[in-house]
Amino acid sequence: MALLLKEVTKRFGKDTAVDHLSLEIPEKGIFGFLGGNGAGKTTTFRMILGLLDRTEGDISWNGESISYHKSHLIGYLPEERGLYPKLKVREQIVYLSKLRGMKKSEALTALEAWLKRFKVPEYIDKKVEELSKGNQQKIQFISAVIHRPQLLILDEPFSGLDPINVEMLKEAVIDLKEQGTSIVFSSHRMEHVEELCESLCILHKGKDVVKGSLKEIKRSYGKKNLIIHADESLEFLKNHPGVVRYKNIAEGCELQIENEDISQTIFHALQDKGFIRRFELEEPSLNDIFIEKVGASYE
Ligand SMILES: Nc1ncnc2c1ncn2[C@@H]1O[C@H](COP(=O)(O)OP(=O)(O)OP(=O)(O)O)[C@@H](O)[C@H]1O
Repeated sequence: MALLLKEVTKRFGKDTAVDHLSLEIPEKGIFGFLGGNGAGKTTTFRMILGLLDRTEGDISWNGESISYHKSHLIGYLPEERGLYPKLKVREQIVYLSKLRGMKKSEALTALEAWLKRFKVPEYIDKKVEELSKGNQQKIQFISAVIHRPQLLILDEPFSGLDPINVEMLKEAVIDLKEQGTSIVFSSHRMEHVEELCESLCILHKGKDVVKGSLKEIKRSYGKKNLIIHADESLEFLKNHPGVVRYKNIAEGCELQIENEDISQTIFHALQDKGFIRRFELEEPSLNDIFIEKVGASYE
């Protein structure tokens, strides 16, 4: 296991921000860290990086303790972006790269390649304060990955980006994973985690309420979603045994059912009900799971 957290706890006075959190974050994959506001995500990241002392517990990376200051193996995109507004992108990235052990020429080559990839090569000689927030974020992302870290921690990497830039950044994250980087990222957006992560943890009030592989989490949840498109009203299904939630949608309804077998009894109940155009059983969404475990939606 690459990154291991054992019973990690952080207290601020009497308040517990992270409560006996244990995680195994596999090597060379993308791990999603979900939780509502104040759940303890950033505090956990800061402890992993050694920027904040933990009250209890152990954190190790490939069996050794890690420290942000001595490690050039880690890349970090903080939630509060921290670029120097008056510096030009070139000066800024070269300075940060040198701190992580890169030569100037090496840093410039990598910077030019990243700017080209993000379709903003002309930003190299712009001051950070001259860039829009979304574009500053691209620069901040470059500063987190330029030295090709083994472990990359991204705190809300997609917030504030337009859909095109979200896609661009997602592709970059996937490429880095394929090149062997271990990536941990936090997000309030379930669909991003569903799309990118093999495994995840949902944090609530500092405790893990769900953790494991995405597939396993969905499978073991038990409940399924059933989408039905029909020409007639399906409202009678609201009272069908095993239907947990009923929602009208444009062409029919979307149901949450207790388990897969209920779909069979519904199928029979529909047989004399006119033309059914769609009958599809789906895995629950992460949002469904989150709502049940935490009691509120992110969105
Ligand atoms: N330096 C600090 N002093 C006191 N309390 C703190 C400090 N840093 C964080 N906290 C508290 O710890 C808890 C967890 O905060 P944290 O920033 O880790 O949450 P988060 O999951 O990252 O939230 P968000 O999604 O809103 O960024 C919160 O109750 C917060 O108020």
